[in-house]
Amino acid sequence: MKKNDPIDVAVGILMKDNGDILLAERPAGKPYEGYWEFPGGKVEAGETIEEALKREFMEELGIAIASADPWCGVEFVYPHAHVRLHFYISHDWKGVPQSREGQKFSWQGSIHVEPLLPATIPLVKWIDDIRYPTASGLASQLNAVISTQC
Ligand SMILES: Nc1nc2c([nH]c(=O)n2[C@@H]2O[C@H](COP(=O)(O)OP(=O)(O)OP(=O)(O)O)[C@@H](O)[C@H]2O)c(=O)[nH]1
Repeated sequence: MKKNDPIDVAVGILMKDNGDILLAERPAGKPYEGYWEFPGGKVEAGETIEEALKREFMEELGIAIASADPWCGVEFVYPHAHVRLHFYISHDWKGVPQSREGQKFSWQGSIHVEPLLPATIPLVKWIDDIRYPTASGLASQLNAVISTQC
């Protein structure tokens, strides 16, 4: 892999029947510590994105994802990394989130945690269009998002 190649990241949005979704605060020691994100992590060599998603949820939260559907892809360049985020939505998992890395979690209807990771901000608006279809419609995207696919 070349230095500036994007890093693939598997990201999961757990959605309850009432529409609440799970966010996590990035733990101390990671870039953007204290920012809120959807749980997930980097895809390792030889793994599919879905395998990475399941591994990260088990490692970080003790959650077993039974099934998840691919949703949006977002590519974003941070000072520390060029990432390609693969967002999945899951309605089907086992377990209750445990803080295995000292991180905080929050189930949210309307999102009241902040700050959010910059690349994740537009996703919150897009997921509201799914959760609350009468809400404000498709949101504008950040200029810094260089490509998206939903
Ligand atoms: N999990 C997650 N990562 C995100 C989101 N949005 C976003 O920009 N990212 C970026 O994706 C990358 C994920 O890397 P990470 O460091 O959390 O992954 P990891 O758990 O494998 O970390 P590790 O290298 O310490 O094992 C970070 O650069 C992070 O800034 C999001 O909503 N969820």
